[in-house]
Amino acid sequence: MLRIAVPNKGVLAEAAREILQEAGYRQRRDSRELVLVDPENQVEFFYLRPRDIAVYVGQGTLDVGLTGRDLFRDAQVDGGAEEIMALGFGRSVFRLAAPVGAFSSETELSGKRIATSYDGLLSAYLERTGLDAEVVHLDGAVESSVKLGVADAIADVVETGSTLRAAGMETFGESILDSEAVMIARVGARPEGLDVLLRRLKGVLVARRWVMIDYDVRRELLEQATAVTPGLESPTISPLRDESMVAVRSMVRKADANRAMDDLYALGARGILISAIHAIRL
Ligand SMILES: Nc1ncnc2c1ncn2[C@@H]1O[C@H](COP(=O)(O)OP(=O)(O)OP(=O)(O)O)[C@@H](O)[C@H]1O
Ligand SMILES: O=P(O)(O)OC[C@H]1O[C@H](OP(=O)(O)OP(=O)(O)O)[C@H](O)[C@@H]1O
Ligand SMILES: [Mg+2]
Repeated sequence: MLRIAVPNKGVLAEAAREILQEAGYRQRRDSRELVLVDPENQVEFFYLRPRDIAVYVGQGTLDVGLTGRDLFRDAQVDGGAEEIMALGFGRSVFRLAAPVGAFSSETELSGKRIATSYDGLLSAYLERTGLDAEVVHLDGAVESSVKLGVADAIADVVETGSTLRAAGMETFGESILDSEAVMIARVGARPEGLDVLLRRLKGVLVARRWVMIDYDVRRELLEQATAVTPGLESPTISPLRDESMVAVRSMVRKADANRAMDDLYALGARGILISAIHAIRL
């Protein structure tokens, strides 16, 4: 049975639950449940703190885990676990920040104190850049640390930037790490059931990003029309009773769907229909 670590709380927990449910797995009903067995799919879910998931997978206690790339790298279990799939949600950027106007470049940080909950990430960055600054570990709410005098700058996760703005702070210097939710696994390990899990997750990701488009178009415009909707592999062309026309069915990126509809309409296509894809295996 494949043993999968998933976030028990925090911003990743609900999105993790959704993607696994869409992929056809059972998920717990009660947030106090710590383990859930899904016998039909031969998997077992362990609900753990997202920060700890890299440790369990890195030590080989659990086969795979869903966590944030930043939390995974911060745990520094690089030899034990590796990222095997990016999941496209829980996006954030790990950045330096300080009160507005205090710093304009990371080079000014020498000899300064930087507060963070991600010591591993920050230390690796300081080492990489050769900056000689002191790391101050805090558990959270690091935005308050400068005002309260325990640090000169912070390094934290930024999503919308509203927490920083509210604290009168701004980012400076280059971004340290672009993060999103990822699947991690023990280095080189391919336990039974992992391929199916990854194929299902990939199916959900594609189904979220793509929609199906159907339309009718005059035969002589088919080349131009299918250039607008080339699909993932090759569009389906079906004959219509009116032999001068054909029906086309193809996948398009959700983000491009309305532009494709406009272009097809301008070309003379009609009956242009978009429908959602619920699941897909490529
Ligand atoms: N707006 C956000 N705030 C915090 N984390 C975010 C945000 N958007 C995405 N994330 C990601 O979520 C993960 C952090 O999750 P979470 O906040 O549950 O952990 P934590 O901060 O260590 O725990 P806690 O907040 O309970 O102390 C990271 O991978 C982070 O990049
Ligand atoms: O850019 P924003 O959209 O404002 O989001 C970023 C904020 O969210 C996180 O805090 P979290 O809620 O996890 O609390 P914590 O700092 O106590 O972990 C993070 O530490 C920032 O404070
Ligand atoms: Mg947090």
